[in-house]
Amino acid sequence: MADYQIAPSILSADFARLGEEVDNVLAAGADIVHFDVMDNHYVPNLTIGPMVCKALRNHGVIAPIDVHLMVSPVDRLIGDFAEAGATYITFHPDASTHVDRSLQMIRDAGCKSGLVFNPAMGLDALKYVMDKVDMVLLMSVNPGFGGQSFIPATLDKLREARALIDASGHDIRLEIDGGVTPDNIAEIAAAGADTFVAGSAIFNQPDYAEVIGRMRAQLASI
Ligand SMILES: O=C(CO)[C@@H](O)[C@H](O)COP(=O)(O)O
Ligand SMILES: [Fe+2]
Repeated sequence: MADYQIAPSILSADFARLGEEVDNVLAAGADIVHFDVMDNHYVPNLTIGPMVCKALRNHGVIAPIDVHLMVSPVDRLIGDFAEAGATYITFHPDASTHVDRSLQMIRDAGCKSGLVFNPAMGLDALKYVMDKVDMVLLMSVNPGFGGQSFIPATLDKLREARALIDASGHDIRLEIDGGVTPDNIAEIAAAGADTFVAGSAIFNQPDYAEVIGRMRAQLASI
């Protein structure tokens, strides 16, 4: 079986109890903490920044933190998130003036780098930087909010991204973000994803271990 990883999006967690929520979801079997950063400019919502990432590290979180930047400009925040303990820093290529430079800045800061593609955006920006990315993240909803429905056309894009990654020979994770549930996760994995962000599907349930267990059972059935 592929090395599948489940990345709960803390956007849907109870922010008043964030440390406890992250502890609970990791204890329930999650692999990575997905950390959505929104700036009310690139996307029409406003969330959390480096101080909250640092607070989670200080709280004792040792799992990888996957920082999904939905901000423009990008570069100003890279050093702050690296210092705050980010593991991955991913950004939208259309939010950065110099994509190659932003990717290099992330690696130079000691983090893993990634590019994020909105639903209507093609994968062209990947072609010349395959050696500089550790993660490709496909949005399967329009960015800005949790709780939206998975856009089915993303399945074809996953297959396209999987083919590009495999042909590149580089070690690149393929992450999917938006509308992932136990009911569609197997189809999404079959299309090529290996890392699954899920916010509302996990945090809106009373028993995180139960829903993560159902996701893993679906993944094991492929
Ligand atoms: O980046 C985003 C939204 O912009 C996501 O990470 C969402 O937080 C996913 O939420 P669900 O669709 O799983 O509820
Ligand atoms: Fe996200």
